[in-house]
Order: sequence, then C-alpha cells, then structure tokens
Amino acid sequence: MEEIISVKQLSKSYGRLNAVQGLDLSVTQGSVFGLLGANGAGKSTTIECMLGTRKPDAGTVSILGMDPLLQRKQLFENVGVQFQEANYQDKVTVSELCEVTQSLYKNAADYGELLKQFGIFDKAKSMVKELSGGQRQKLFIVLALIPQPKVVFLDELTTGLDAKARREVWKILSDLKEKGLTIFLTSHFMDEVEALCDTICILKRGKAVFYGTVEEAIAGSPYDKFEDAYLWYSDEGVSENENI
Ligand SMILES: Nc1ncnc2c1ncn2[C@@H]1O[C@H](COP(=O)(O)OP(=O)(O)OP(=O)(O)O)[C@@H](O)[C@H]1O
Repeated sequence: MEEIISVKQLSKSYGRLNAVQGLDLSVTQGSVFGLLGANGAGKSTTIECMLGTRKPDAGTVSILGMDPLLQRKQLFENVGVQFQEANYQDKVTVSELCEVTQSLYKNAADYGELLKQFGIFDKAKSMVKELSGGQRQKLFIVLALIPQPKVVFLDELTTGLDAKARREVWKILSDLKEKGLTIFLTSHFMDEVEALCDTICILKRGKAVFYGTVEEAIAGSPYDKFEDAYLWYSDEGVSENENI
C-alpha cells in the first residue's frame, strides 16, 4: 500500500515543555489512522506540525509526497481539515460557509449532497451560530470533505454528536475509506477508535507508547477490553473505578 503520510522524528517544545518528542508515523492509502492520548498528550501539536501551521523544532513531514511547510497551497488542494469551531465566523449561514469553502477548490464536491448525507440539509439557510453542537460538528466534517480530499484530518471527530449521529458519521467515513480516502483522526472515544481505526498511535507526554492495531494493543496489555488497554498505555489509570 502506498504511504500517504510520513512523519519522521518529529519534535516540538514550548519553552521547557517537550510537547512532541521523536515521533514517527506512517499512514497508508485508504486506511484510518487514530492518534490517541490524554488531554495534553501532544495530539494537536502533532497535527499542527503535520499541517504546517506550526513549525516543528526537528523532524520531517511528508503528505502525498509534499512538504506542508514548502508546498502548502498545492497540498491543500488534496487535504481536508476539520477545523475547530473558533476558526469560523458565526454570522454566516450554513450554505454561505459551504459556498465560500467550495470556491476555494478546483474539484469541490456538491455541498448540498454532503449536507444531505450528514442529515443537515434542512439547516442550509440557518446561521451557523443557530446550529446545535452536534449539527455544527457535522457541518465541520462536511467542510473538510468539500475539497474531495485524498486525505482528511478530523480532530475529535464526533465530540458532541448523539449516539445515532455518531454511527451515521462512522458509516459515511467507512464508505469513503472503501473508496480510497485516507483518514487521520483523533478521538477520545474508544468505541469509535475500535470501529474505525486500522492503526493507532497512543501518545503519552509527547512520546508514542503504543503503535499498531487495536487488537495488538489489547494483546500487549493485561486487559481484554480496548478502553482498559488504552487507559493502561496512556496511564490515565484503570484504578479503583474498574467496574464502572
Ligand atoms: N501554544 C502553546 N504554548 C505553550 N504550551 C502549549 C501550547 N500549545 C500546547 N501546549 C502544551 O503542550 C502540551 C500538548 O498540548 P496539545 O494541545 O498538543 O495536546 P492534545 O493531546 O491535543 O490535548 P487535548 O486532548 O486536550 O486537545 C500540553 O501540555 C499543552 O499545555
């Protein structure tokens, strides 16, 4: 399988804090890669360095054979990013935001179809600020898919979505993966990771403490449930709340 994302020996510090240390990642075409870790483990810093919005102190990143710091414009024709909410003005309607996004890309998708697929077509004329948290989250995934990207970065994929919506989003992403889309995601939900990810990397204080499949993560831990194994690797502690 073709390697779509390659990260080698990536490091980034903020003053004395080593947010990411010597990280290696490799993501193949048509796979789903999950970057996991507790709050503050270094996931966002890693993604920012990968996308070229933050300059790493050391290491190299290649996405679709391009350097995000040097070939940003070309790269972003083929990369979708689910930005965090704060990046959007909320005094625009859903369709205006989609149209602006569409106008930035040569091969943009029909956003109406995407809104329908994600069940928010009836909100096209609503202000972004009037959407519920879950509807907004769906909109941000739609915006990431408008470029018809080869790779998509989804940060905290289904945070705020209800149980049914999460399943719907998983199904859409699984279908897109079957069509060859490469997906790089972060998530704090281990059921989601189990349902979607082919490969995972668990970060702890900026370092990879596990790299492999969900099955391998379970097998290498003292537990038989993935969430327990994840907590063991990330050292959040299964502790006395084990039976909850
Ligand atoms: N701009 C910054 N200046 C200083 N420290 C920062 C900055 N951004 C992040 N950090 C610190 O770097 C560490 C890694 O943060 P990062 O946001 O990458 O973690 P994360 O895994 O994405 O966390 P979360 O799950 O909470 O989003 C944290 O200790 C954080 O406080």
